[in-house]
Amino acid sequence: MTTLTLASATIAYAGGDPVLGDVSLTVRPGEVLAVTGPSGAGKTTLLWALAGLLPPVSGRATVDGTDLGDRDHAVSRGVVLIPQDNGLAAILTAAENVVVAVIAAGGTAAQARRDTQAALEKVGLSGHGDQLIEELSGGQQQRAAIARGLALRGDVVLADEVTSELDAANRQRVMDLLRAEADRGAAVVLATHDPDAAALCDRELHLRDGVAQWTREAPPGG
Ligand SMILES: Nc1ncnc2c1ncn2[C@@H]1O[C@H](COP(=O)(O)OP(=O)(O)OP(=O)(O)O)[C@@H](O)[C@H]1O
Repeated sequence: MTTLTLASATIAYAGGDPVLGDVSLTVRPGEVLAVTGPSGAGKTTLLWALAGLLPPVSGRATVDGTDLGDRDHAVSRGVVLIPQDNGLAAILTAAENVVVAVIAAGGTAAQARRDTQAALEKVGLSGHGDQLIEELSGGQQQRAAIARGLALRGDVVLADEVTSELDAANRQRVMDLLRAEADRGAAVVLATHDPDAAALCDRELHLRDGVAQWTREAPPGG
């Protein structure tokens, strides 16, 4: 069970103006948080800060109260990122992409094979594990990236626009899978343009013009 926090964080790329200023946010185990906002508002940037890829230029990013540190530290704390561009190796098959990630995270080969099969099945790709990524459709590639993220069993799951190329049935399937991640105790953050996907989340943080605003907050005590 892991809690990620940004406290009065200003987030910028090296040498650039701040993309987001004074963001405060706590992502708790068991919840699915939506990050919304127009294109370029900073959704990916916020997820990168939560992933340890972009340290705040002021304020703090913490994991269970200690500094989040760099990406390696975040990975060691179970912070999984499913990136917007899917980040899959095109020269590997869908299954190989998942297996490699599980083994890199410390899993045995047998465990990696088992977890890969289960994850591909969850996203509806069990018949496509042996296909190269470049042989898959955009939506299938997106689901392969989700399978890889699920197989890592993160304590925090940061999902960047993971439903953008999916039909309605697969979008619902993925939203159910993210909910299941939260139900097993993960803290889940979904960056999305899709109001229907955001509506299925517990809370919504909307980004616009460098400012983060809650449009739906947890009930008091929630
Ligand atoms: N690597 C980078 N270096 C410098 N600036 C960047 C970098 N990546 C993004 N930006 C800038 O940060 C701002 C926010 O971009 P970001 O990708 O976070 O937006 P977004 O809300 O995720 O957009 P979209 O919905 O189009 O994916 C934009 O002005 C963008 O140009």
